[in-house]
Amino acid sequence: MIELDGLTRRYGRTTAVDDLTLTVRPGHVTGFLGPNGAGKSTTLRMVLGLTEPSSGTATVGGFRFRDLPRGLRHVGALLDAGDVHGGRSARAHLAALARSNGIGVGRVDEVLGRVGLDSVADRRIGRFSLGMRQRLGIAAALLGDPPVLLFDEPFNGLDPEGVRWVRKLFRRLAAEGRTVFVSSHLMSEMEHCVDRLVVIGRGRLIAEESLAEFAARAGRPEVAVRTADPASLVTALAAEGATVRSDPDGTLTVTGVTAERIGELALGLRTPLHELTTRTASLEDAFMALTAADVEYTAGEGR
Ligand SMILES: Nc1ncnc2c1ncn2[C@@H]1O[C@H](COP(=O)(O)OP(=O)(O)OP(=O)(O)O)[C@@H](O)[C@H]1O
Repeated sequence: MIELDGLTRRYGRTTAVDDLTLTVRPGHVTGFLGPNGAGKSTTLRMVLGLTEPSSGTATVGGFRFRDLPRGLRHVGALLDAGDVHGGRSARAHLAALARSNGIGVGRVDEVLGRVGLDSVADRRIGRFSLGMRQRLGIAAALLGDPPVLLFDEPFNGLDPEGVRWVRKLFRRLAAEGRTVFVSSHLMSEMEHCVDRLVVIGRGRLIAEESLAEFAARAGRPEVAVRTADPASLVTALAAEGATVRSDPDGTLTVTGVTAERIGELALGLRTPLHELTTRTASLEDAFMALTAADVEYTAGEGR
């Protein structure tokens, strides 16, 4: 479990993280979302004791990270996959980390296998692709078999197969009862693997809820209908209390009744339907709407 209490970090006149209070629970993959510059990395760095809070606290299992001896056994993290010694092999890199954290070197081959790098274990990291470096960073995070895992933008540079593999791994780690906290600025990366969300903007908490609760923000579904006799259908829909918008191409956009009910009404009128499509706003749309006021730079404003 990760607990933030009034966590704040200022850089001069910028408040990067502003009074964050929240709990990240075990057994879930929690997405940590916010636009660029929202304060995600600064928050994760404070959890790991790499950046000092201006005020407030960040604890893991009730302790500040720096008070935990052999930190890798308590928290595993991938912050910057490029931050490794390119001259070493993957195996040597992990073995050095294991030794300095009092972890048996036998774990090295286990985690190399878990992330699929066993066949390149003795190759120099300098020759790894970005995707291989991400996998190596994940292996390092898993080395101490920790109950809490932090990943900062773990999908960066991964191909679609890699993205799918990472999502599955995160779900498995959560199913093992671990706390998995994953930052991203893209909702599309998160919606297939998280079950909880923490959303921040300009350092402040905007939402902390389940994915289902977040999805409810996407608003009521709309049904697009095209029919041979729109006028009669509009009258029937109005009588049902539906809201109908008529587009110039003749499509009706209906809210307040289901597609099934619209089909029944059309059958009652004996009018053929040419289209009947339910549309829900995407989670990406809901995320953009939620964070619109907190985006640092907006394209197309001519500034
Ligand atoms: N060391 C620093 N010195 C000065 N300002 C900083 C420092 N680190 C972060 N900031 C500022 O704090 C704010 C939050 O940055 P942070 O990197 O935590 O955001 P982020 O949500 O991780 O963004 P991104 O998605 O772009 O990585 C930004 O305005 C950034 O410029």
